[in-house]
Amino acid sequence: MLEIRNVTRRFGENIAVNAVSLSIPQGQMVGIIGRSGAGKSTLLRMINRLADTSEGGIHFGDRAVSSLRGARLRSWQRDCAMIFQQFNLVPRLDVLTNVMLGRLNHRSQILSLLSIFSDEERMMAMAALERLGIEKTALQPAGTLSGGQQQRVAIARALMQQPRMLLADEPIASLDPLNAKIVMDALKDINQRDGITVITNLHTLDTARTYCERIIGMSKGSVVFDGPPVDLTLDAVREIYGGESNDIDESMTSTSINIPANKLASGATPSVEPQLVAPAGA
Ligand SMILES: Nc1ncnc2c1ncn2[C@@H]1O[C@H](COP(=O)(O)OP(=O)(O)OP(=O)(O)O)[C@@H](O)[C@H]1O
Repeated sequence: MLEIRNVTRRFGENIAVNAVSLSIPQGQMVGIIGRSGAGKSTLLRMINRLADTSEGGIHFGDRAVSSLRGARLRSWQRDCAMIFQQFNLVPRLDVLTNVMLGRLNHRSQILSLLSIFSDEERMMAMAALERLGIEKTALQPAGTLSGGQQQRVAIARALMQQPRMLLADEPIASLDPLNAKIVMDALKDINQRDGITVITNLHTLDTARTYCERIIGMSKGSVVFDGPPVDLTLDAVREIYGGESNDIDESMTSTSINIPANKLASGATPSVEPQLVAPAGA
């Protein structure tokens, strides 16, 4: 269980995250939505300690995440993998090496410095690439891959950490709808098959509805919605996105990920375009 207790993060006078408390059980798939600047990235970055809290605490089991230092902090960051909108690969290195870099925190510093990987690590990396359907790219420089392929390499690298939790900061914001679907399907598969908690920031409401069992809506640093997609009513959407007007609708926060059947990999099913659910009587 991840426990975020009354966490605030300030940048000077600006409050990026304001007294947020959340309990996230192991194995949940959580989508965080909200306008640009709502505090979504800052919240994720505090969970894996790329940013520090100003007040409050973050706990995972008996670990006080927000005050870890040294080896214990590195151990936490291994358990808590993160992927980013811009993939953060090393473009001139081949895909296989990029994936094996996910093992760095598992190995001695000297082996890491010399970039010596064992046969077992190579096999593990190939298995991760196969799982993501991109094993044929293993020897290509990562920078030559498409955005969707690069994000899958980043996910394979995260899997090499054997994490308990996967944080994804707008993982599909730079991708076309087909690649967005492939990446979201991969995150869902990792969540369901491996029991890894996935917490992902998303700009697209329909993606959050389709893939996440729990949606957290943030506005101006605070959590203003926390519940299952079915509870995300028109009023809740307006509160999250700040709509006093009546012209907020799902299309404003949507890049449709309906994919023609002939473009889907075998076995995949097109996602259903979800409808905004208005509360009874609204
Ligand atoms: N390193 C920083 N220094 C100063 N201010 C920051 C820093 N990081 C974030 N902020 C500010 O904190 C607030 C929240 O930013 P954050 O990036 O967390 O929002 P977000 O919801 O993830 O937005 P987006 O969807 O555009 O990424 C913003 O006002 C932002 O300008």
